[in-house]
Amino acid sequence: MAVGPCWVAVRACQRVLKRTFSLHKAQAIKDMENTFQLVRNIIPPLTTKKHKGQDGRIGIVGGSQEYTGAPYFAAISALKVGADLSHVFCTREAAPVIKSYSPELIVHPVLDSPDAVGEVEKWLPRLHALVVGPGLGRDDVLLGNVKGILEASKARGIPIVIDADGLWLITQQLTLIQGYRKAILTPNHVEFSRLSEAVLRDPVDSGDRRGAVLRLSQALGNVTVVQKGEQDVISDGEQVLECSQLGSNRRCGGQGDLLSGSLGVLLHWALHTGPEKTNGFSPFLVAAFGACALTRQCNHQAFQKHGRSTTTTDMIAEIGSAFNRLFET
Ligand SMILES: NC(=O)C1=CN([C@@H]2O[C@H](COP(=O)(O)OP(=O)(O)OC[C@H]3O[C@@H](n4cnc5c(N)ncnc54)[C@H](O)[C@@H]3O)[C@@H](O)[C@H]2O)[C@@H](O)CC1
Ligand SMILES: Nc1ncnc2c1ncn2[C@@H]1O[C@H](COP(=O)(O)OP(=O)(O)OP(=O)(O)O)[C@@H](O)[C@H]1O
Ligand SMILES: [Mg+2]
Repeated sequence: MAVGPCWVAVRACQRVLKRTFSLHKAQAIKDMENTFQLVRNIIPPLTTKKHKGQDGRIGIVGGSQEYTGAPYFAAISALKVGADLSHVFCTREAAPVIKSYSPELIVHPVLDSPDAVGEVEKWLPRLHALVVGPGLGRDDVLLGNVKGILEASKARGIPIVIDADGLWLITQQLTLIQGYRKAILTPNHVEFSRLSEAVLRDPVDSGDRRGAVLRLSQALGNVTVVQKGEQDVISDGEQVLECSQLGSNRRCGGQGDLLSGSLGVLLHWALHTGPEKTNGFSPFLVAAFGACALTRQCNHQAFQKHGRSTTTTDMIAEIGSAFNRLFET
């Protein structure tokens, strides 16, 4: 069959597009490999010279009448990634429930006490990083207390991961986080849209996820943003990274809590090791990439074993081997 000039031109275009696409894909894979090496560089060695606490004392702020699972998932994930101590600051009612899930967690029933800010502030000098929001709920009194805790933590320069209802709080009061570069925000699809619309006063351009995350980070004064989804998109307002580590199609609740708890530890490690270990690359991006890759790998491994019945508890059981597979070489 004769092939017309128009069809030849279409074919040529297709070849160029295919090559460009392959180049982009190859570049994305190369970026992922390089970033994996940076994550490996921040992992502290296990030696006989260390004392308890040195590899991370992480605080989770969350746990309320409705939600006890989320803060537990975040806190136990921090321990399983390699933190030495994991604290949960929750409401009085939630505390015995969370304690009963695990004897490994230190649980403070203070979040709804009259001096909640003072009670948490006492512990801040001993904490390396805070994760604010898993299972916090949206009660105004609790959110008011958490506002005070955020302010006290910022005054001390503590690195903060903000997730779930912590994102709800900052969406209502953007000045709480504006310009605080030691924060990482981990919104899911809906949390991202809410936050982005509040900050940029425009609907999100869903066709350009990288641009949307970059713009949000820039508008917040270079606070690092991790938009979770089919690919996780991460930006510090200067660079954009993507994590497309193979996970699965199982989307049970709690996977984001595993991510935010893991991120608390990795963030402490990344900041502690110093810029020479991350080749001058943002420690916030390295930590965020590490937590995303780890969560997705846990999801992949758990799904191989449990299929549709996979739950976050199954994923948490995979943290040790997923971590070894990705980062211990
Ligand atoms: N076992 C537990 O205690 C759990 C408690 N959780 C807590 O539940 C509270 C509310 O969190 P939510 O995440 O439900 O937040 P929201 O209450 O803002 O709800 C977000 C909604 O968006 C939906 N959604 C998520 N991703 C989407 C996507 N890609 N496209 C369209 N819709 C999407 C979800 O199904 C959810 O209904 C938080 O405190 C959170 O930490 C969750 O972490 C899940 C586990
Ligand atoms: N469509 C998807 N394909 C693959 N992985 C995904 C997909 N959506 C989310 N993930 C992964 O699942 C993890 C949690 O993201 P998710 O959007 O479920 O968070 P979340 O809604 O905050 O979870 P949680 O139920 O803990 O609140 C992230 O590591 C993300 O990469
Ligand atoms: Mg969540």
